[in-house]
Amino acid sequence: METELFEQLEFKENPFYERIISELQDKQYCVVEEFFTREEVAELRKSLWEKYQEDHFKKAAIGNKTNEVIYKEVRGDFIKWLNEAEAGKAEQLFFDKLNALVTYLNRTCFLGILTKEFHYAVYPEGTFYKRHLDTFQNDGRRKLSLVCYLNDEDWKPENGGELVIYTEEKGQEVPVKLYPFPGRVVIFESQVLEHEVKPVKTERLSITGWLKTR
Ligand SMILES: O=C(O)CCC(=O)C(=O)O
Ligand SMILES: [Fe+2]
Repeated sequence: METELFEQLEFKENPFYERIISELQDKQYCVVEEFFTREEVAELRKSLWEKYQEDHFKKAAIGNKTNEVIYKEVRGDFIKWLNEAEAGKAEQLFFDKLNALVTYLNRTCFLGILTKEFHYAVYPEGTFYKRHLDTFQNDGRRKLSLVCYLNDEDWKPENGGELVIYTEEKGQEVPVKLYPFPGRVVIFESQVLEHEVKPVKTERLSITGWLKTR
């Protein structure tokens, strides 16, 4: 009891996280510019390329882990799952920022996020990910999807690969187009919003993952 009160007194409202929470509540998605700094993106990109060159990536599949199918006509990316326990410097920095957000979400929104899963993703030229809902992976525990873009600093909209989120307003579908600018993080409700990755014209790099309840 005493500890709980102490924790409440210690709690400081954080405007950065509060904006994320209120946007998620209002429209089920939120775009955070510069969630990662240029330097952090550069570290993560370097680590991604090292692993990619060492051939650690595999063709992304559809379905849950025991029932994986690879459909090239649905998604064309290559992925590598991140293991927090074996994280290098770059991945540790990624998890530190992410865990701070999760702690805040759990304290303020009672979301009950207990687990997470994240992977690096490389979309080679010409690939895409057709419209889908992230819970089609047979995992109803996925609450929030997060996509963190690791593209080069000179990444341009002509490079394609925009994320389109299909929102709804007054019963009408409203597609929202979001470019994968480096450092940008897009967060959305996994069970609600369908989305797709448009065809990529220049290799597209990201970390994608899910915050999950039990
Ligand atoms: O990379 C993105 O923008 C979205 C990726 C995605 O939808 C997924 O991996 O489920
Ligand atoms: Fe998705």
